[in-house]
Amino acid sequence: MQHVAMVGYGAIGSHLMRMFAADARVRLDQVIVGATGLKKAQAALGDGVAIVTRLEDLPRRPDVLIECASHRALTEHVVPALASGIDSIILSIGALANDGMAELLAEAANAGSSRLKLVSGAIGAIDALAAAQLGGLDEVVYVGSKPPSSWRGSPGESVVCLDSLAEATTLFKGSARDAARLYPKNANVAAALALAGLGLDATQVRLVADPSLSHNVHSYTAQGRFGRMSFTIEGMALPDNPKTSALTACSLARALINRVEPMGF
Ligand SMILES: NC(=O)C1=CN([C@@H]2O[C@H](COP(=O)(O)OP(=O)(O)OC[C@H]3O[C@@H](n4cnc5c(N)ncnc54)[C@H](OP(=O)(O)O)[C@@H]3O)[C@@H](O)[C@H]2O)C=CC1
Ligand SMILES: O=C([O-])CC(=O)C(=O)O
Repeated sequence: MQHVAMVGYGAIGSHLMRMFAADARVRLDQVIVGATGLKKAQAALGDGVAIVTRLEDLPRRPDVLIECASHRALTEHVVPALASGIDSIILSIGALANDGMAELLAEAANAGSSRLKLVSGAIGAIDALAAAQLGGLDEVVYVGSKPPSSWRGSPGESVVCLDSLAEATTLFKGSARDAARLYPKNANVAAALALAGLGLDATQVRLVADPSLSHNVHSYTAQGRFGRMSFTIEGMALPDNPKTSALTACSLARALINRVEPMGF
């Protein structure tokens, strides 16, 4: 049994709460939310879960902190958690494209002798890509395609009219670094692939709005001295957030289970 503090109670957070409601391995018993989300979380979660807005207000020291909130949550909550010795697992990986963020996280982990884990989220085969990076990797090309509704609130809205899109249209083409900065809620996968493989500047990214899709499709190819690989996933979106694939929550759940199981993937 491990006690987990969770940052963010949105589409992924509420999904994880349901997943672990009756699981003896993981107790999600503390949640950090933004001030505006306090009432909603209190009404949904009841008395069994401590809900606070600051890390220092958590009533007990968690065994691990998980983040399913936003890029800014890393500076607000994950950096101080790591610095105080709490292992952390994050999903908002695109934040590492911001200047100095990776260094800040690493310094905090070193200062607290804690570990930061980046999980694969909505994508897969990151283990193969990270291994290929050691075996000679020359090119990584990622394409993230989602239905038009998944791009609402993003800069894609000024590229096309999402409501009347008739065919698949590229919203962004460029580096993983620029994708992660411009599309913080849609390009965490691009950043994860980049950090596992060729880096944020050399990883090529295309983001596409496609009215023919009902899933979020993530696809990439990689090649180099190690050989050649390709991976595609059609991920079902979470009902509360069309931008977010359900596998993302499962990836965080798997990372938590792996901390307590004697063996596993
Ligand atoms: N690595 C990957 O493959 C993927 C990563 N993600 C990322 O995971 C994160 C969560 O996704 P999802 O659940 O769908 O998003 P939602 O928008 O549904 O939920 C996020 C919740 O976190 C809250 N929140 C945001 N910032 C903070 C903060 N600083 N402190 C406390 N709470 C905060 C939000 O509150 P409020 O609305 O009040 O700000 C909201 O309730 C996002 O950053 C998303 O981009 C998502 C999919 C894939
Ligand atoms: O959940 C997804 O499909 C991917 C996503 O939003 C991201 O990469 O940020």
